[in-house]
Amino acid sequence: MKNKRLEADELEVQRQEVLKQWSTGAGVNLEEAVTYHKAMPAEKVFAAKLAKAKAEGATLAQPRGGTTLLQEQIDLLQYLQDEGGADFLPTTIDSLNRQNRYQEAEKVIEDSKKAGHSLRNGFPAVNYGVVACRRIIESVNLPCQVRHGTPDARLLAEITLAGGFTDFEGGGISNNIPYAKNVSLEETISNWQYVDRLVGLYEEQGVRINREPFGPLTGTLVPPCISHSVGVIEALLAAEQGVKNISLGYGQCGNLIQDIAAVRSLTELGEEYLAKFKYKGMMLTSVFHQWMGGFPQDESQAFGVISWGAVAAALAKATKVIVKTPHEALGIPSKEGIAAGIKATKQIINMVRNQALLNSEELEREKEGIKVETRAIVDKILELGDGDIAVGTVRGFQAGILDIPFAPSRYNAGKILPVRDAQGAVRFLDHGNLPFDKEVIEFHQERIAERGRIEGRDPSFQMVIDDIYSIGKGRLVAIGS
Ligand SMILES: CCC[C@H]1O[C@@H](n2cnc3c(N)ncnc32)[C@H](O)[C@@H]1O
Repeated sequence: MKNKRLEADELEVQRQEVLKQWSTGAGVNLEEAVTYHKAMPAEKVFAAKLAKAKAEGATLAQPRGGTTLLQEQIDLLQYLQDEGGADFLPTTIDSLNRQNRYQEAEKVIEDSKKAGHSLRNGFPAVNYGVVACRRIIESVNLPCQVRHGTPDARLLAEITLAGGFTDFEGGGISNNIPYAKNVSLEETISNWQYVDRLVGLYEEQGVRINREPFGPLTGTLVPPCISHSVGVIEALLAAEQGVKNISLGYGQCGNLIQDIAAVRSLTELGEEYLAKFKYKGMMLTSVFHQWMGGFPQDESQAFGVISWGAVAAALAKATKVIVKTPHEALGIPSKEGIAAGIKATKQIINMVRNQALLNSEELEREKEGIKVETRAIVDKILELGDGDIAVGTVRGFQAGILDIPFAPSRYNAGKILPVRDAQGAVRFLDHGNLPFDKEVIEFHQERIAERGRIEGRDPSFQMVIDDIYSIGKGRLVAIGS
């Protein structure tokens, strides 16, 4: 375990083993794939479109979406492009591919074909292979990204990148701790060094592949410094392997000032740490995920939540916003529901476009606070790793220096407890073993105490529970129940 670029022979040994994990691995030929990518029109290259949006200060919209059947996936993406007005397209991967359970995924495909419709959520890309992925790519005119949560994404990356996808989500922490219970960080950091090295190989051949650490993590009340620390670490790990294009992500918390401060501090911190380790030629962008927690069942209220997320993304000038749908609380959304989420979002973006948010003193303080907290975590992790961010990450999680709220992984300390303050900003009710100094801890405690005074109750775990359900019940801060 070390944060060092994989040697060519080391990677090649692994590649031979990975490409044998399923029959479709035989369809991957890197040189041929590079040629395929080089023929890709510029408007379908994710990093190129992100760079243009960043230069223009535009916020582009992307939905999620995946189906079992190939033709349904093509129909879905064409609909989201033509009817939804999406700027980027997804292919959300199914749960079985995410666990490398390709045999079972094969059965789901067969059963879906017999049934005449997709039986499970998400597209089993590994089972379909390179040629089928290229059919998806060639059926649309927009850049396509692989979205998933896969601890061992090596074969998925080989097949989808050779298949023409130009953006790949995930990372050794963000696709482990929120997604798995028993997979070690050593294993997933190593798996994702492979993925990032593969992207590095494409980059060295002149093929731009964008990488997007999964910012929202467990998706509920994740304090900005926690998601930022993971994003910065995964960006450093990726850059070491030759990745050049990275989108750093953040999941909306709901208080506008905090969310804008979070987006702006995220890329600033990314630039800061990449420069500290002297990585050159990096193209960093930001991704804002509309609220990832519980949604109201009522579709009109759901549009309120979606629109509020669109406002925050646009005012923060996030390069990309991942949109939700009015069916979020109900189940797998229809293509019409996904398109509706995109259209509501783009309406807001177009209305907010030229409205600059007054740079309030509160916004600056919030941004500085997030930077102080994130630096405290990342610098402590580097210290624990004697300068090696990979080693430091493993030790940091063991010591609870980095700790993700509500994560299933047994490698996560699970000591921190987030709760909203009176304005709905997410604070630490319990900061666990996070390496914060007194002023930081007191700041959070005071903001939470203020809410306690207003609500006439002591800050407690009950507040946390109330906040987890509050947006679904139509509020941001649950008034003492
Ligand atoms: C980590 C991402 C979880 C979110 O991913 C969205 N999601 C899942 N499956 C689909 C789908 N088939 N179409 C559109 N969105 C989808 C839901 O919002 C969910 O909360």
